[in-house]
Amino acid sequence: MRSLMSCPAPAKLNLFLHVTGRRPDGYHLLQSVFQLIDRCDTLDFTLRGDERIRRVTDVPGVPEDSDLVVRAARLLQAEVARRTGTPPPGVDIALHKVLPMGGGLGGGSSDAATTLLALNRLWHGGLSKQELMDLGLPLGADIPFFLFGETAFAEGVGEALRPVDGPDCWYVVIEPGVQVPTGDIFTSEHLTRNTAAVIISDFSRHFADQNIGLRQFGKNDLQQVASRLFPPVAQAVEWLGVHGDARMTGSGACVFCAFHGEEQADAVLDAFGATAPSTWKGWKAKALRRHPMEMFQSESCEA
Ligand SMILES: C[C@](O)(CO)[C@H](O)COP(=O)(O)OP(=O)(O)OC[C@H]1O[C@@H](n2ccc(N)nc2=O)[C@H](O)[C@@H]1O
Ligand SMILES: Nc1ncnc2c1ncn2[C@@H]1O[C@H](COP(=O)(O)OP(=O)(O)OP(=O)(O)O)[C@@H](O)[C@H]1O
Repeated sequence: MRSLMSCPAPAKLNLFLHVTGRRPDGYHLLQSVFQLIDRCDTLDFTLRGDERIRRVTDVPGVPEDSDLVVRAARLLQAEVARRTGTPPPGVDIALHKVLPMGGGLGGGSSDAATTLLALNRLWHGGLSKQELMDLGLPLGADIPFFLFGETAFAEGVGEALRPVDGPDCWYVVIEPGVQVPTGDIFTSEHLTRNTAAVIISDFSRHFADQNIGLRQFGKNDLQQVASRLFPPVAQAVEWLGVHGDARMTGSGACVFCAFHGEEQADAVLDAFGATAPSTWKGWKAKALRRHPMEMFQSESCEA
């Protein structure tokens, strides 16, 4: 009855992020391109003999019952029970965090998406990708993207997704030692909410233009507000901006810059080790075209 499955939960970068409006319920209408990268949390799932869902690792600052992983598992368990008439077995979930919280890398949402994918399989739940996306959206705006599983042009609150090609490159990412609460950025009086809408081919044409290299498309409308509230974000953009076109991801705090090769990223990290503040972390990651769980059924989860 017991079964161990080990699964990755990758981070995302928002290559640009435009706020184009606001819904009556206060949520913001966005346009963004989500890019998966190969830096991941890891989750281990072990079926239990009873029906309890437990997180068996300590995650500082996140009580077990409010963890998106536990909430996603309980939602799916109830849905599978509703469909089959029998609740599936409980599960112990060991969550190994690598991705910083409040970093704009979507770590919590990615953990929840990986949980939905893994348990849908372990429980033979039979939910389609779209059904999992609908189940996950109320838990976190980025969950549908991680289930979608490939570079995406996103609209709505991030749930209207279309595949798009992103640049094939390496990224250097800086964690500037602060956590940014997403809600604080969206509620700021200084946030502009009227960026003109772009179309998907504007983005595609930008990266097809050989003269542009890795210069970024558009802007991140949340960056100015986050920089104002959390000065280390602005300092990290300035530090990394010496090496390329640096920008914040999501609602912050992390800042990234694209490079053609791994060697260039390594050279920037050497400079980082020598001159960046000791409270910051810096690392490299490769752009992923597809989610590592896409091959999930056969390869990237060891059942
Ligand atoms: C900005 C992004 O990082 C882009 O990837 C995400 O959309 C944020 O996703 P997230 O951290 O999962 O955010 P959620 O937990 O869904 O929302 C946190 C809070 O941010 C605000 N929020 C979030 C997303 C959105 N499109 N409009 C909003 O106004 C809401 O006040 C919400 O209560
Ligand atoms: N499994 C989890 N991992 C991380 N954070 C979680 C988790 N479950 C709940 N949370 C809560 O969600 C908050 C946001 O965490 P997350 O790592 O998703 O931030 P983020 O990278 O800024 O996300 P986004 O890019 O979507 O804004 C955390 O501060 C924490 O309170």
